[in-house]
Amino acid sequence: MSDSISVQTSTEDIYELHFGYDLSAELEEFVQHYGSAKAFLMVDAFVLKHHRTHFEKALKSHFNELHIFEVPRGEQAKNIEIYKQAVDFVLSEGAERGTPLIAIGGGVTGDLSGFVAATVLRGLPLIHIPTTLLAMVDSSIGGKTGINHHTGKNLVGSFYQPAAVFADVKYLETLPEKEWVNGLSEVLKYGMIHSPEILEQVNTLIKENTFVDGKSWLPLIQQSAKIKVEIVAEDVLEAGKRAFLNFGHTFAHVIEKQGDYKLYSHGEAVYAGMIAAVHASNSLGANIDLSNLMQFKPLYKLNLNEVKASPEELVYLMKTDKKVKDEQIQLILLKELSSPYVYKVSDTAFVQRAWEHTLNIFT
Ligand SMILES: O=C(O)C(=O)C[C@@H](O)[C@H](O)[C@H](O)COP(=O)(O)O
Repeated sequence: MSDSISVQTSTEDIYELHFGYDLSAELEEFVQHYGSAKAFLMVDAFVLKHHRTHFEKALKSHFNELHIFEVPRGEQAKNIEIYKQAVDFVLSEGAERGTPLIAIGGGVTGDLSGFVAATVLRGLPLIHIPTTLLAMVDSSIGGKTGINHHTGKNLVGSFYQPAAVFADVKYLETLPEKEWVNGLSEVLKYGMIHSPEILEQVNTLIKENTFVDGKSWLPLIQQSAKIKVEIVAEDVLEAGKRAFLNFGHTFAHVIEKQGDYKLYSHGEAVYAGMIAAVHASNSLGANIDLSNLMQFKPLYKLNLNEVKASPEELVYLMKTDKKVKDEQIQLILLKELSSPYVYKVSDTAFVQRAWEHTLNIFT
């Protein structure tokens, strides 16, 4: 006979997402939770150049010391070497367990900083200040942190929830068009898997103002974030429905890797990946009109020539995906718009055809 002890753990930490234009006052108030000695800031290089005075205004009044680590631009920065540099920086500048780490930037900065916060001293308080559309609607929410490995995207990481998220659309004023389009894919994803009316709303916004006015995107940003929050709250560690957020991503991660994380942005790859996923869904009996996505193609300056692999090889590469189970690829597909499901692939022929179709569209 053996005794047992139950250990109840909870990863469902509660934190607030704040949305608005110029959240300096809210941020200043929130950081009063922490000691005033110091804070670490991991800041995207472009954001540091253009917005330093904006975020320092809110933080300098509370913290005696701000230690800033500049995160190089681009997905390539999400690697073990930059991670090591950031850890060295934070530890050598005297981080304590209560010292907050504030991530200011897009998805790359957030994922990398989140992983540093999760691992240094087994956890520093993490505050996200997403500065891109993608980070506001997706990567700053839900606690996925990590870096890329040469075998595949986001393969080293952890779930680590932030203490708060401040999505301040003032940062969008300097967002380059390519970055808007990068984030748009995740917004379109919510339209495909959850709320088809989003596709129409994006269309209207694009016609009215092509990526200039962050304020007018605020309702759509909040709506998108709300969908993510709803899904993540039910399945924090991706044991079930959270995987729906990976719609298009099993294809996308392969595209990004084939482009060495520099030729194709995450959003471009997700856009192509969603088209492949719709094709695959239709092969299995759905009847989804591809124009739901294709109507946005003129925004994507995407050429997949550099993927340089056959559909068969691309299917093989999908096997490094984190959703692979018993060596079988699991795809997120759609029965119809807003009706996603997980499909375990046994015969890969239809996945190859989805790749063929997608490569043809983008060459
Ligand atoms: O938060 C999630 O869960 C997602 O899958 C959201 C994705 O849009 C996001 O790109 C995520 O980082 C991908 O995660 P991964 O587990 O496929 O690496």
